[in-house]
Amino acid sequence: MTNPAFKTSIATVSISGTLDAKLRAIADAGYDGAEIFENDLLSTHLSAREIAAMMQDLGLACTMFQPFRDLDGLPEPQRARAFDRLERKFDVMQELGTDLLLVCSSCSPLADCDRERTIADLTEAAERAAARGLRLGYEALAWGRHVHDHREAWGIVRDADHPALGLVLDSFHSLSRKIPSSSIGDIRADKLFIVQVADAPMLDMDHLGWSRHFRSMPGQGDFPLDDWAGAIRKIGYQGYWSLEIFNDRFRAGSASGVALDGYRALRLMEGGITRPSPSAAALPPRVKTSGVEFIEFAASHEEAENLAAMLRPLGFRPTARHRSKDVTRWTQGVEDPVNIVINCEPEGLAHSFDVVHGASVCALGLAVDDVPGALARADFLRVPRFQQALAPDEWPIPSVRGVGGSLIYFVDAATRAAMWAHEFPHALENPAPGPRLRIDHVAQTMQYEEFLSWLLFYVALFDVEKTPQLDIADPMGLIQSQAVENADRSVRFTLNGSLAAQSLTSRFIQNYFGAGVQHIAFATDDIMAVADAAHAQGLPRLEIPRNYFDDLEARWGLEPDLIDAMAARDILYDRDGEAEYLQFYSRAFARRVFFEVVERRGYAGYGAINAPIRLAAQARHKPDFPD
Ligand SMILES: O=C(O)c1ccc(O)c(O)c1
Ligand SMILES: [Mg+2]
Repeated sequence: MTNPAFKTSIATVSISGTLDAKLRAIADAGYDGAEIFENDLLSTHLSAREIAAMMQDLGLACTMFQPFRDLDGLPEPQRARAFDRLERKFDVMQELGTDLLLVCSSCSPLADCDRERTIADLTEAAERAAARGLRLGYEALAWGRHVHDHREAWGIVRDADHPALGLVLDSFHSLSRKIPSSSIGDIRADKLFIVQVADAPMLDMDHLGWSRHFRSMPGQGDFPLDDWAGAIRKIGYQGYWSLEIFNDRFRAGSASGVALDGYRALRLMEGGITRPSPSAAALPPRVKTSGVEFIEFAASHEEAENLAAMLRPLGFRPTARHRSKDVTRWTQGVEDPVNIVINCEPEGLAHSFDVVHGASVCALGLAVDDVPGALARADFLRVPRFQQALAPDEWPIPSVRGVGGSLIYFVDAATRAAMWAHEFPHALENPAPGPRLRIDHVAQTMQYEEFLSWLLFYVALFDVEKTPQLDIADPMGLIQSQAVENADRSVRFTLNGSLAAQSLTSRFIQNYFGAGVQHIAFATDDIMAVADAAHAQGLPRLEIPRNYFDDLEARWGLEPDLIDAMAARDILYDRDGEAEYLQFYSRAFARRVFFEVVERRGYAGYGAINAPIRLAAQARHKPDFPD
């Protein structure tokens, strides 16, 4: 899938493990090349020649050796020592088989701030490199002592005017300093030796700490990378796009997982992260979704009965049975109903899921307009497809692996009615009357370390946007939360990750043995009626303390009758301008999955302000909670 116009590379510092494991993971993920980070070389038993041989076997170009620090502006004798050290690194590069060395702008307190000195030193270094057939790329570190802006670094490279001296652009250094990407237009493409790519969250902190700990993959952070990459393309740059991600979270993860995420992120950036790039037309587009067509639970018969006891009070009925399998279609509403599928098959993926996790969501079906296009996008991003043997005459619904090994089915939006009729021909009960529900959002819980990976999965595969990241207080720790949503908000996922071992999120992961769906929210236009009907039919509700409602009354000046009506039904409330949000929760099913019902009156969020109240209420049901 190599695109000659978009060559991919990654710095070995970006991923965990030993150098040989890193290189294998980088090659497996599909990159064209890798930058060798000096520390990885220093800490391996492999010689530079052995690394070169290994990279050649793996089909990886060695795109750069880096970094070389504190070269320019030094007084003697430090200057002579720096140039000796440089020659030694040239030896290493020749063995490694790369001709490019990254030279960082100096951070040395000894360095002279004289621009002419910098130019003279870099010119001499370039002359020495050229004598050995090598090149130097000069990079302005955001915390460089005198040079910390790519415009300044470019001016130095341009004026030095040596063929072996070029520029390295690193999105982190430029975008963390908010340097306008239009300034890249002044740079000559033949002088831009390599570009390094990283995203990051917008933080208000020192550049060094921000860069070393918070860099992330394109699409995971907040940097305007489309503008930056667009400006680089516009000058005619033809070289490598090389990820350089310093991040402790990634270094704690698996080498292959992080390498693959990086590859996906570069592919995402190639096509445009928030708007299509000029190359996007030639690439499989992001998958357009038009709704959550079904949610599939894996369950034993006994668990299925417990689940049924929660679904019935919400107005769901088992309306049809699968043509050949022990699978039931539960629906709510008549026209275009909400679909929940309960799979009790004694074999196959659903069964394995039930064995590992207990009754839980094993698959989601998303309605998409273009199923072959969706599969092409998944292949392009190297998202693994899942295939299970089809029974004769079974309707094929292609799927890929999602969070926690669950599946995402691509349901053809045009033929979904025919699909249901074909797959579930045996009618059971009639649908129940009552207020209609829709699927509002699906909340997935995961380890903190996996959070950014799944965020990237959604934004790269689907035509969705991410909301700002929130930190939510749990009685036992902090939870990170972020949503991805399609344009008409017919598909919304909320992702939650926790660092604290005892938070509800972490307990979910422990009880469940992995990441998965923690709750499903349904939307209604009449939450009071849904709450009353659910209560009358025995839905166990999450109880909310009276103090909460007293505070609501004080905060928003709501009518006492409304407050009482909400309190009687355990309905939480939020407001954003004129927009209002009402929400209530069920108790957890099998101590894992719970349901939420929401009424949105023009409100776009998820009631984050109420999450600590909800989490505390849930924590009270934990056997050893001191309350
Ligand atoms: O943090 C650093 O030291 C460092 C080193 C090399 C780079 O290319 C860079 O962007 C940062
Ligand atoms: Mg860099």
